[in-house]
Amino acid sequence: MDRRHKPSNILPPGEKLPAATVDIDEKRQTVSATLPNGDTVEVLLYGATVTSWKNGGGKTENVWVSEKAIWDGSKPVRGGIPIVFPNFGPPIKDHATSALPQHGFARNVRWEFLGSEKSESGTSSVKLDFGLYSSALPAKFREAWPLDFGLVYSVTLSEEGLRTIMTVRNEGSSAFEFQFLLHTYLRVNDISQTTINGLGSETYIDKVLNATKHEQTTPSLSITGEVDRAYIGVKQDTTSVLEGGSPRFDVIRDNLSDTVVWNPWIEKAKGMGDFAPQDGYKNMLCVEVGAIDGWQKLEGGDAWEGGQLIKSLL
Ligand SMILES: O=P(O)(O)OC[C@H]1O[C@@H](O)[C@H](O)[C@@H](O)[C@@H]1O
Repeated sequence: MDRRHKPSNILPPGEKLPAATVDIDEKRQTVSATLPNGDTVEVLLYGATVTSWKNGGGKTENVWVSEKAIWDGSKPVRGGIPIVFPNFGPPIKDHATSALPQHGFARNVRWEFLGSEKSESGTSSVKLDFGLYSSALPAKFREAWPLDFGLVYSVTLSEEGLRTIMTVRNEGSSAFEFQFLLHTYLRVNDISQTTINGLGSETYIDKVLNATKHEQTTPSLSITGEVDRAYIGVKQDTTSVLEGGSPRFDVIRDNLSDTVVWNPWIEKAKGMGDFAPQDGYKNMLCVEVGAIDGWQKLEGGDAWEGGQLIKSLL
């Protein structure tokens, strides 16, 4: 049989697509997956933090992780994709989350690996599921937020990209409120050549300018200094990151309406003990999809889902 013209997803009878592999590293406390084409993802159980995602057959790293990131769970990982839940930013007064730390507790606790699912038809993909339940929370967080919840976080690696989806379930009988965000540190070659499309004409809260409200007047955003903006109710689902004018990433929101753009730049980077190298701000850009405008209200017994698909365009 002449196989030269065979579409990649149609196999002769009896022939199976090579499967993805999943490895659990007890020592490093990580779960990693590798596709037959060599693309990989690694998730640290602490925080269910994606700490590496490589495409191009495993050659192109897409997330930035600080050389001084703390991996033992005593501090959230500086880099990768930390999960922000159930509050974004510093806790506010007079709210059920007011005794929680900045960005909540999900990035500070060990998650359980629930298992994996591999697709062996069509193009190959692998889904890793992680769970966090109120009953397993350390006492300090359980006391600060004594609500019954279950979180399932699915990290799916495919040839299309990396999909990270959260399901929040209210296991109690009365409603609770939460915010959620994926604090993705994208790796870029040179921040001075990096631009962001998809946020033109959108309204943002500028934390660098005393949390004042502004509208982005240009279609494209360049990063030339510290940036810490929360774009609220973004119309377009895709935020694109370009390098030297060429597409580098598409970040596609799923049931999330907000996006934070963050780069600490020189002084703020120096002020973070776990940020290294000091000029690492030149190689990272946080594009953080989330639901952070006000609160998501979830009735007892109900579930909510939201997340992102990131495509690496190299
Ligand atoms: O140092 P942390 O807690 O990881 O937060 C990093 C940044 O996270 C961003 O999401 C916030 O908008 C910034 O204000 C904050 O500085």
